[in-house]
Amino acid sequence: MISTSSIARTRVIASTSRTQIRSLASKPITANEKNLVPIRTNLRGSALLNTPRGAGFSREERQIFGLEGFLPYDVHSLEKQALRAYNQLLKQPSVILKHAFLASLRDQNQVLFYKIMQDHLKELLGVLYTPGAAEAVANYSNLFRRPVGCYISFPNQDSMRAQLEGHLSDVNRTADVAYDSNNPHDAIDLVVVTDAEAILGIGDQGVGGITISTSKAALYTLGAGINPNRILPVVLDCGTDNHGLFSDSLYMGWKRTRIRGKNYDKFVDRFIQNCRELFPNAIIHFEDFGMANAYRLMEKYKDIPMFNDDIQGTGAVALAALIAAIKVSGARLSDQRIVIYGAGSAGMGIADQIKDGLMILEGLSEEEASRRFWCVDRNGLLVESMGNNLRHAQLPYARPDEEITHWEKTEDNEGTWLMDVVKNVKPTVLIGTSTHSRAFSEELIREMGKHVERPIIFPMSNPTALCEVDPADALAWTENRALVATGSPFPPVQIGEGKSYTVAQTNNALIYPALGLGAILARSRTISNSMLMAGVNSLASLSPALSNPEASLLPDLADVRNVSVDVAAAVVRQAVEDGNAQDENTIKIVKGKGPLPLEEYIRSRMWDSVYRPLELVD
Ligand SMILES: NC(=O)c1ccc[n+]([C@@H]2O[C@H](COP(=O)([O-])OP(=O)(O)OC[C@H]3O[C@@H](n4cnc5c(N)ncnc54)[C@H](O)[C@@H]3O)[C@@H](O)[C@H]2O)c1
Ligand SMILES: O=C(O)C[C@H](O)C(=O)O
Ligand SMILES: [Mn+2]
Repeated sequence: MISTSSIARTRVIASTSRTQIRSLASKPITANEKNLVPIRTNLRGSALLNTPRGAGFSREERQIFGLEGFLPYDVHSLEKQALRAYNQLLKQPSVILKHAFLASLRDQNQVLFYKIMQDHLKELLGVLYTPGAAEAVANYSNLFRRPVGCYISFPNQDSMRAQLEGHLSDVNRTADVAYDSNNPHDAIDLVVVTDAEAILGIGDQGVGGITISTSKAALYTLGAGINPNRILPVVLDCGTDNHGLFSDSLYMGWKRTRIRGKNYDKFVDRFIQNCRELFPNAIIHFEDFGMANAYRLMEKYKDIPMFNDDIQGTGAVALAALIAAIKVSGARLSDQRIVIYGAGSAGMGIADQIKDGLMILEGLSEEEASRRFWCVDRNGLLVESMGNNLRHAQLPYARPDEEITHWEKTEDNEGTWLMDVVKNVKPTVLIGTSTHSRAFSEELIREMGKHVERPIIFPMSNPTALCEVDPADALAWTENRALVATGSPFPPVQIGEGKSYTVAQTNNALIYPALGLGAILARSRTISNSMLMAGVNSLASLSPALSNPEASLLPDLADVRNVSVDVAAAVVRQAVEDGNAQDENTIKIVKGKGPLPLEEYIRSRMWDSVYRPLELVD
């Protein structure tokens, strides 16, 4: 039985810790202190099971919060709970059921979910994130159990503000809001939003796109320690042009064709303006928008703290891998002839980022830098005579038609196809962002390998089934000379007696969590190109291939949290140097006037999967 005096005691603790909580906003805390800051709650009994820790509630908590009759007797440590949950997970027979299990676990016990993810990160990333997320998105309405995140639907837009406010107060109610926040409008650090028109390489997925937002959100927590309760994953349901979804009677989204044009723009703008007002400190991550909207919106909102992950995050991770690859091959960036297959958001984002690299790192003019690229899309090589058929983002890379008039062509003459481009350009770098499964044939790769000692081959399309070439094949067809990196995870490739090649996962997940964390900590006004480039250089400098040419071009995604400390530090420093940072505390630390070195401060701000003490309040 709980005595009134112990309740009184907890109330006393509550009032002291309120003062502590306030002071934390301006005073950095250590990682351990952070985990001891109590969660304050007025819930009791079964209602508290929504701040769940199951068998992890301590004896004392069970007494204080009236939980004894709701739980089996034994108290289990988080480690023991994690073992049980992991054993249950292993019993799930398919990736999609494993994904569903993880999603339910996240709903039931957030700390436990992050604990088992962190403990088995390498194995489970492929379930929660790419490629597992693709199946979960595509089967969303059939697998649905309960809603997660925020669904903003076009026909309900008149109450959009109230809907978002509802999420804000919901965050506050869970009582696991930031340990350093007293301002209700400071409850959200990050909005991850998709309109689901171009999910991974699987196209328009309507309302199921929420799962890409929730998966990307989870990676922010796992990869950069952003408090999961301070992230709002959103799907903007603008209808869908996926007819398979229309004919599915269980489809849960808005059943009509996609809204486009002015109505779409107004809808998105309403959303962004509401976010800016209700979550003024939040950065906004755009994910898996169709290419035309993705570029337009990126340009339109460039003066707020936002970025497009498919364009900028992907460009950044690809450039980091390329910088590492050319260090191994001993060449310069400006010596590269780069062929990009699939000139969409990711392909053009990569071209733009490498172009920035050529200009900033090697002093090329924009014109000179643009000439290093040959981009091939559905209609073949992008050439100037394609005129209005070229998308705005593709224009700088269109080749002069004269260039190809003397080319030897083996394929049909209607366009200029990848094989002829490879034969005539003799590329040193071949990047795949086409969604065209196994497009890089044996003949193509062998042709490339004839002209370059270390062919750099990045088949980056996701999920796994859409990858342009299996890394094992790319290595076999180049007598193991290729430097390979993929978007989805692949196992190491045997390249001889007792030797294996680790294929770097060149996925934006290696950089976007830290980019976001850096921007949040700096409270950056925008997310600038120079911040991206700082992140790229930092990530490239962590490449295992720099010290061992046979090692992976990029750090293992399973090490993302350590990687994120360095990358976020580089991003923060750049934001301060550019005068873009607004957080006084972070600025002081960067200038060496704070109580902690920047890297330590960043670690101290990362959310960990531990049970924080519970504290009863009225
Ligand atoms: N590794 C990563 O971090 C990462 C990041 C973003 C996107 N991607 C992947 O890149 C792929 C493309 O994504 P996106 O967002 O750029 O999509 P997108 O639709 O904007 O671009 C795809 C482009 O490929 C072209 N294309 C399709 N089929 C083709 C074919 N047979 N031949 C030539 N071109 C063809 C399309 O016309 C389009 O321009 C997806 O598979 C996605 O998963 C990977
Ligand atoms: O989601 C991923 O795995 C990376 C990327 O954003 C994609 O769209 O493929
Ligand atoms: Mn994406």
